[in-house]
Amino acid sequence: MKIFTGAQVKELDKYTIEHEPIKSEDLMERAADALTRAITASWGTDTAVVVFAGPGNNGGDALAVARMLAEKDYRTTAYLFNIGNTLSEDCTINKKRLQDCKKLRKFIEVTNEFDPPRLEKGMLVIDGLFGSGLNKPLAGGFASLVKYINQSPAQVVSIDIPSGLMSEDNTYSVRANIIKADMTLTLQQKKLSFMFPENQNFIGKLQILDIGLSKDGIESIPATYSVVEEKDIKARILHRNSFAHKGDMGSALLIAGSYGMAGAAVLAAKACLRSGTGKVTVGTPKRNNDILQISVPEAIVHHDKDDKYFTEPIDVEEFDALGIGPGLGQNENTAIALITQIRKTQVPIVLDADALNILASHRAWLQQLPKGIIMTPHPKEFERLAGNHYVDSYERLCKAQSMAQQLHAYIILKGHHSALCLPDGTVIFNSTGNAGMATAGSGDVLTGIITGLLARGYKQAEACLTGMYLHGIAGDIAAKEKGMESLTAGDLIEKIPQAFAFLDK
Ligand SMILES: NC(=O)C1=CN([C@@H]2O[C@H](COP(=O)(O)OP(=O)(O)OC[C@H]3O[C@@H](n4cnc5c(N)ncnc54)[C@H](OP(=O)(O)O)[C@@H]3O)[C@@H](O)[C@H]2O)[C@H](O)CC1
Ligand SMILES: [K+]
Repeated sequence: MKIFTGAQVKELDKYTIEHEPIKSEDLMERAADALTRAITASWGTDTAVVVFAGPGNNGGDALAVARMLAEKDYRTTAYLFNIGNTLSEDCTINKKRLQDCKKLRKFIEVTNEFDPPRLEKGMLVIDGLFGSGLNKPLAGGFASLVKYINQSPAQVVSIDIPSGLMSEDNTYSVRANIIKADMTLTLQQKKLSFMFPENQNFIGKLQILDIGLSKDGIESIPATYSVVEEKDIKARILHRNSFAHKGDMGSALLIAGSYGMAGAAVLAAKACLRSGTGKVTVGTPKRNNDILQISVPEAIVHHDKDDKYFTEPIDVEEFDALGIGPGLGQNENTAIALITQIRKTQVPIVLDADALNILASHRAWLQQLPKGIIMTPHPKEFERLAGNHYVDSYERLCKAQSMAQQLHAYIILKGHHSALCLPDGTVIFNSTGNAGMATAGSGDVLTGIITGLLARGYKQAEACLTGMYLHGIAGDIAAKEKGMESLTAGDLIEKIPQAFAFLDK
């Protein structure tokens, strides 16, 4: 599913109006109808409703919803904020329609002084102040109104976007001046800012309402951001030839684990084996040999001459993919071995965990990375790698996007919605997974899966996307059985087969 920017939403609106064709006011009526249906599905007619409408089309939607709710016998009061006499055309049309509505309790147009109504428990506030047209942080009277609504005990439904929240960049938004909605009814598609963890408590429960914007328009307008869907992954799954033997299924090399961190190597190796690859070899220090041999008997162990660390680059001729980093440690000899290993590796590479931390302390090496390299940092690892601290997820994502372009790399910024930044500057968000997966070793499992998929024959973009998605589905299946609280990385590995089976359906 594409995520359009505020400007692109306008373009899509225009496209729909011209090509369907439909009058702009009728499109607003269609949106209001969908909004009203969603509201009436959750709140009964005994609910007193207070609608706050802004001067633009978000306000127009709100006024149309006020009329529809009043017609359905909800006790509805509406406030329209028309401070600068700048109502949009469709907002003006809906103001007139609302004024003609006999069943509305009260309509107040605020042009100067505003005497706020009492907002009590059990009441419902419809927030239609600003939507995708917000162009600067809220201040003055609007900021005070937002604070007033937020501190009230009433429930709040935001139309399209909680007022005060920008569709994309909230770096300069004042967080106290953003509506904290209980429910956001967003039109047609998610907004980019909805993907970031710090915005979740503004959005509340999210519902996406289909308002029938042009399918051709959606198809033809290119989007930088999108959310991956089940059908995209299903179409990418490689199927086994019935005559396959292990030699055809690829051979993966994982370099992982230092002394005391053998678990990272075990988890990555197990996940790699579960991802369909024919053969897995684990490069690990001598002391980890027995642990690996016993816990992952299916894997071949290539032990380093060093007892505790990875110090000797491995010949990669016989391998189809390399995953390196989980539990590696950041010893200086390991750092030298890492960059030598990267330089001599011709097959696709996944860098994770300590491999990324090592690069963060040798940032000049970033320029030596081969094109097409995959990196899977969590936010802190990414910040170390980029050598900067970011104010919010949007700023961090922008940096990851530009780094992916600059290095021709695939960067998976891990998080609630992991974001795959591709070398062409586009970003694809994952849509599976849950908070239970924020647990030690979860990242090692992802590295194992992606390395396995690469060895199995998936191209980089496909391996990253399928890997993120599978990892999330495995987590969702595990959480259903064991609950999020007790989920461990080992549980994820156990559920990879079911995740594949789900995608095979
Ligand atoms: N395709 C769809 O999804 C549809 C969406 N609809 C609804 O339309 C809004 C977007 O409407 P738009 O008119 O573009 O924008 P807004 O209503 O959000 O706001 C524009 C007005 O707000 C003023 N503004 C902007 N920022 C501020 C601020 N910080 N403080 C005060 N005022 C502000 C702006 O004034 P300017 O002079 O600054 O331009 C405008 O007056 C979308 O969210 C949906 O709800 C359609 O109804 C159906 C199709
Ligand atoms: K709003």
